[in-house]
Amino acid sequence: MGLRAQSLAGVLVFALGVGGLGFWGLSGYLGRGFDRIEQQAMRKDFQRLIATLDDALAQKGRGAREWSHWTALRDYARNRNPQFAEDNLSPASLRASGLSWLAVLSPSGELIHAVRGEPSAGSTQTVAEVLSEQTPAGRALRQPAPPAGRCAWVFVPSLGEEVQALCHLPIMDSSGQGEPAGSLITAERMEAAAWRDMGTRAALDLQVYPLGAAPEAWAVLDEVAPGQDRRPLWVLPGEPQHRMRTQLVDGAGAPAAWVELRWPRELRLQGIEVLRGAGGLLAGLAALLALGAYWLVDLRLVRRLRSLQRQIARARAEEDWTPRLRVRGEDEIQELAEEGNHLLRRIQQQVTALEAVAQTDALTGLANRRAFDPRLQAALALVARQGGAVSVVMVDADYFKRFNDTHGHAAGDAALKVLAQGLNEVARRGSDLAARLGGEEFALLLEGGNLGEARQQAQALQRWLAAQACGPGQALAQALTVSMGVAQARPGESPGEVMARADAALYQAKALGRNRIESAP
Ligand SMILES: Nc1nc2c(ncn2[C@@H]2O[C@H](COP(=O)(O)OP(=O)(O)OP(=O)(O)O)[C@@H](O)[C@H]2O)c(=O)[nH]1
Repeated sequence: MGLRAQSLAGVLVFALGVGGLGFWGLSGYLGRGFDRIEQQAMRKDFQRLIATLDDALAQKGRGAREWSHWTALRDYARNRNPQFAEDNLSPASLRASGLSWLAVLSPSGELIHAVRGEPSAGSTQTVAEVLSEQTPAGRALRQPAPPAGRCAWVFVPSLGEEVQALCHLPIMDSSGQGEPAGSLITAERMEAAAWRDMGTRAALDLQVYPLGAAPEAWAVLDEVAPGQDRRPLWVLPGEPQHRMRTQLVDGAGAPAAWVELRWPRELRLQGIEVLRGAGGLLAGLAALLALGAYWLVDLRLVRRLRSLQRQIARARAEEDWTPRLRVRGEDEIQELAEEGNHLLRRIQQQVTALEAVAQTDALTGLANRRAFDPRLQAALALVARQGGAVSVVMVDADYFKRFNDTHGHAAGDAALKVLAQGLNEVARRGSDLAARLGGEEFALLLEGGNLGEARQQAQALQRWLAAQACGPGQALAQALTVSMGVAQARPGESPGEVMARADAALYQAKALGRNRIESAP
């Protein structure tokens, strides 16, 4: 994968990571915050609800107290006058007042009178069974009634969502004075609709359930405290609403029914909406940052490295090792370019040295055939373009095998070096080139030299070698002569053709006795 793709992938991963982690962290943090706020609000709502229920029940109690027949009822409790019961405690009068049933008890708890306002809808229990000591309600009703004549409420579970609310009042006269003559128990069916109505008044979604399955799976959140009455509050967290329950208790404080509040999680939903918006903003910002980071990496790193890579590739393709790598800026990449330039310089030096070695004869230090051939070709091309003369002198040591055999191979090498020296002596012009073509065969390239001049050069070499006979290398020079063939290039002639004619002339010199110069026609 290229650097650009890698940096793009890197910033994308970075952006996604930052965005994702940020969103995850933020949603977790805010989620817990929303939960806390919701719980506080729920607790307040529940307190309000319980207070509303208590008010509603208190109002019913007051309604019962305001009944106009209390004095007559007290007489009935004492004298048990059947006419009173017939007139005021009949099923019809109960139905008119909306009660389910009614019972009159003596001060000792004996059932004096019981009447139902309607068939026992929602309950199969008789009044006597409800009031027996075996039931929680019966036991609760045996507790002393509140002295101020307030209703002592007892809730009796019934079927479905129905709860019977039993109001326990002492039978006093209308002034509320004196000893109670017994107890009046009224039972009112409080249906789901009635409870919901109370909930609506409290602006809450409310249900009341008879005691039944306890909410074991629910968590106890806290307590709600309407007035002095603290009651545990159970919560079943959920979406899209929390459900909370607490118990309605009877006059003895025993559980009578569940009251459940459904609390829509609007705050949290709104919070999540806000969070989504913030998440989108975060994602946008992360994407912008990522793009910015990518642009910066691309500008500062990728483009400059790619430029450097292109420059190096061009140098390699063109085999041009001139140090010229350049990048903008002054940093590690620029230092890398400088190091590259050092390397290129070194390569150039090595190449130059290698080329020199490759074109030089190791023994004599003269140019070798690899250097001679291109020079001859270039000289001929120049002549073809501009005119002028080019000549070649082929030089070959005479009887060199015998020389070697006589004086030894080392002496032969020394003789070849002397011959090379002689060639250098006569090839004085800058455009002249003396070369060893191989073995004991040498050549002289004379750019701008015609045949006559070439012969003069050859004669000069002959003289120089002969002069060596008078010098310290006398013995060697006496033993070494050369034969030479001279040729001037004809117009349009190839290097091979010129060399072949010079070689033919040399062959002729050999054939005519050696130590002589022959010119090609
Ligand atoms: N010492 C030495 N001898 C070399 C070198 N290169 C070639 N020779 C010898 O040069 C000799 C050339 O022998 P030939 O080709 O028979 O020619 P020649 O003996 O000079 O006879 P002509 O050319 O006909 O006069 C061989 O014995 C090679 O071994 C070298 O670098 N050093």
